[in-house]
Amino acid sequence: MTAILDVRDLKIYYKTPVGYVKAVDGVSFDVKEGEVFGIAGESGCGKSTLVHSLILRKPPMVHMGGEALFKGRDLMKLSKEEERRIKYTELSIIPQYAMNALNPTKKIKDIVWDLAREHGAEDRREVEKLLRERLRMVKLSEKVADMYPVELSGGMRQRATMVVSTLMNPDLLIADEVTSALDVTTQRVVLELLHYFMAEGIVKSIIFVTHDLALLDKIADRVMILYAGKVAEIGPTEEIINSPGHPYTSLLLESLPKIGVHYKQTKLRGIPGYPISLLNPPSGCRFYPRCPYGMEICQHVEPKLSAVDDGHLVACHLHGGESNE
Ligand SMILES: Nc1ncnc2c1ncn2[C@@H]1O[C@H](COP(=O)(O)OP(=O)(O)OP(=O)(O)O)[C@@H](O)[C@H]1O
Repeated sequence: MTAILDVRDLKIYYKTPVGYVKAVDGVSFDVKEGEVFGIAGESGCGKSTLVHSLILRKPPMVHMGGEALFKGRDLMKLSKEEERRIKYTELSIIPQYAMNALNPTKKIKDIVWDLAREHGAEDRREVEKLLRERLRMVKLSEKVADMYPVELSGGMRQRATMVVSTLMNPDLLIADEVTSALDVTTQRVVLELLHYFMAEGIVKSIIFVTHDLALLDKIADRVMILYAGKVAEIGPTEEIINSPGHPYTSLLLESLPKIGVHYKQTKLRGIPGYPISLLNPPSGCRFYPRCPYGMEICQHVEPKLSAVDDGHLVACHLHGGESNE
């Protein structure tokens, strides 16, 4: 499968009065055409920074190095005009707070027309026809087109936002924590819709960002686990879930609630300790202070991503001990 996005050694920092926060610090991965690529990790590991940097970098976010080739073009080198042009049409994002993402002062059809016109559409009737078609596709009434976002329930607004984000058939759709504020039933609907957008060829590939590994089991073909701005592990979802290679992934999986377990009697295990500060990260493995298997080498030498199986890469000295230095 060809890669639609090829990210190499990407570094995205935040400039603050006390120094740079190294939120994304040398991250490499690719997203293939036709796949759902999951990105997971605890709050603060850099998931949102990573995906937002692909679409729109604004201060205090700074690109410090590396590239992100999207269909051959480096997203880090696009002009503001090129950035504006590819957004929605080639690369689109459903933001974290999708329910509140739509302009409350405009009807859905006006929001969509503004966007379409900005991208060169001339025939308002055609755009509205497509909008009504897509609303029906996601099981919303066509009348939603004539409504203001505030007139819609949370779940309806979520779906309307998904329609707006995908109206121009972007090749790559980024879904950033789109399910985190939703109840289980609405979560399922959102996942079904994303599958549907792929099956109908409306989008070619999806990056699905979540802190919930259990959700990735339902949607992602491959998963990347981030820890403190670095890749801990990448591989096929089934392998990551069933035979994780990185101690952090194992602990993340253990911290998930399991069906049939009574949590008043059995304590749900969280990951001990806290993520390190990204202002002054230590040399060596960033997970070392919380790792139950920490060794001498982990304190000083940063582990390099190395293959433990076909397409399954882990950055941990327990697997090989190769280093970046
Ligand atoms: N504007 C900012 N200025 C400085 N630091 C920031 C800024 N935004 C985020 N950060 C820091 O960058 C790091 C990565 O944050 P980011 O929001 O990307 O993580 P995340 O994994 O998406 O977390 P969440 O799931 O809570 O959104 C964190 O340490 C965060 O405190």
